[in-house]
Amino acid sequence: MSEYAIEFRDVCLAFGEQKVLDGVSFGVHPGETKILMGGSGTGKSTVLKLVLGLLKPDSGRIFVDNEDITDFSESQLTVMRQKIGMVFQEGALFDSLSVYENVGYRLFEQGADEEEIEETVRRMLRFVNLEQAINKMPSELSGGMRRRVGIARALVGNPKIILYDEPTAGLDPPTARTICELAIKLRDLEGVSSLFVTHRIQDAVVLADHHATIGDDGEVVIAKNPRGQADTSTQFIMLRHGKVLLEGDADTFWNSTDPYIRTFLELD
Ligand SMILES: Nc1ncnc2c1ncn2[C@@H]1O[C@H](COP(=O)(O)OP(=O)(O)OP(=O)(O)O)[C@@H](O)[C@H]1O
Repeated sequence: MSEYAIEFRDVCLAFGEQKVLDGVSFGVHPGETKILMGGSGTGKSTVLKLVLGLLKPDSGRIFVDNEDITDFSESQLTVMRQKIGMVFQEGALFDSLSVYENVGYRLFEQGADEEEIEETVRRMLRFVNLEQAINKMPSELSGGMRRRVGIARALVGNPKIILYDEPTAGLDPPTARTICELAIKLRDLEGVSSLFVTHRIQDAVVLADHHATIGDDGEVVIAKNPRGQADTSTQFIMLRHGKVLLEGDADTFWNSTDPYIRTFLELD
């Protein structure tokens, strides 16, 4: 049993001689967004692949939504993956399919009826503010719009867990911010648990410093937290040399005196 939505217990994984993860333990509480940082090649994507069961650890245990998935068979993993939405760097859309077909992909595969698919696709596209793009092809969309379509697709099936693999990479700051705001909405309004891999410290600031609520007129309000009150449902983890260098809330992260973390924060 695990009290976490995602938990790693003493996970080790090597590729040949290279130890990528060397006794990594951490947990993501239900409703929490854990920002996973670390230099290039420190194993961030590897962590996401382990959560999805695309890789197996050499030792240690991995729990997803209260289940020990470490020794799951392929068919058990297929069922488990339905609880997880995955948002990739480039949106990873199928170029030959329309936005409607991309977002509804899982439902078409499951043989859902057309009316249900359209209703769901429209609802997901409304969430990312792109209902008007439903009949467009990916080539007609900007980079930011493609990412948002990728998020809409990840939301089909109402996953309890969303994994973000550098969803803001290569985007201009305002567009990157809209992606972070979607992650905030999912965290605060839908109670989604997430691992959010990013290199961009700006993403971490936006996620930790803001929260989403529903305003008096039913509209979504994303507001800055009162000064000095970082959002406790945003936590950080920094990987280095196969180990967890730091795990904690935003204050622990910003106030760390570890020289590597300071360079990473580019504060000194
Ligand atoms: N299938 C594999 N076979 C061999 N080595 C691998 C494999 N997958 C990853 N690696 C190695 O493991 C290390 C960690 O890779 P990973 O992609 O998890 O890093 P990352 O932190 O996501 O990096 P980046 O920030 O550059 O995306 C790298 O040195 C990579 O070359």
